[in-house]
Amino acid sequence: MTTPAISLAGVSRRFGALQAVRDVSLDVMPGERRAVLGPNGAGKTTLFNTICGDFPPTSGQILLFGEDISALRPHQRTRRGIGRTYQTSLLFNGLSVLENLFVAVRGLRPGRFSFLRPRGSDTGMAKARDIAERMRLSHLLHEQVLNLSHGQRRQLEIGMALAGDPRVLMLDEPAAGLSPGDRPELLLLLRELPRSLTLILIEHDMDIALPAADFVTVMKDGQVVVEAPPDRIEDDPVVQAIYLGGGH
Ligand SMILES: Nc1ncnc2c1ncn2[C@@H]1O[C@H](COP(=O)(O)OP(=O)(O)OP(=O)(O)O)[C@@H](O)[C@H]1O
Repeated sequence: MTTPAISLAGVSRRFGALQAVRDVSLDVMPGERRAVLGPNGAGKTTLFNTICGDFPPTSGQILLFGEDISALRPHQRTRRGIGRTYQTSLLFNGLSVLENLFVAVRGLRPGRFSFLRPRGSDTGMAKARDIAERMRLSHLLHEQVLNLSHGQRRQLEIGMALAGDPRVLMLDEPAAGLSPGDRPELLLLLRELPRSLTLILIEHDMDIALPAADFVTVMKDGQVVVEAPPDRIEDDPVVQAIYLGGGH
């Protein structure tokens, strides 16, 4: 039997009296694209954070390719192959697209960057260019990040997360705030990610989440309420009650 890329068993997370995630068990197989949907406050980001280590679970177990990572700190999980983006941007506005990716490839902090003189022949630079191409940003290599559109920033953020060669990539609302024109580009980019990568994405926008996903987990009140393939989500009565019943 194939070992899941991510396996959660009875994962819960409390914030004081608030049970933000309760008893979630799920397996995400290697190469799978899993979308996590749910109304505001359902516990999606908290579940993400239990996997990435920002808020370890208060109970339950998290396995990464069979290894128990429940008690590891975020940087230890990153080293073992979990990459993520955040809802808020972590880009360096004063640097170019290529420089941002180079910093991420080298795992550097921005302050140290000025002491490095990246050369065209540098292998880190070659990797940064390659990621830019995969993120459909090759035409903007030397553009400062502050001049990028919101959608282009999102593409770059995904590229930054890929720079550490993650085995599991976790994207937190990649389509949030994107213009309608930027969405097809994001979807294309997600669909072109290699199957060697396992993808877990939180996404409110079903037009992005459903075509990008192999399987969908719907959360409400900290719990998993539906697990189904994307073509069964929109007609699911529980999903309809959540999204059409004013819960979103
Ligand atoms: N650091 C924290 N301290 C206290 N409560 C928190 C914290 N983070 C999240 N919560 C609470 O946990 C619950 C779940 O929040 P979470 O952000 O995980 O939901 P979500 O499904 O990601 O929502 P959204 O779609 O709005 O991002 C909410 O009631 C939220 O207020």
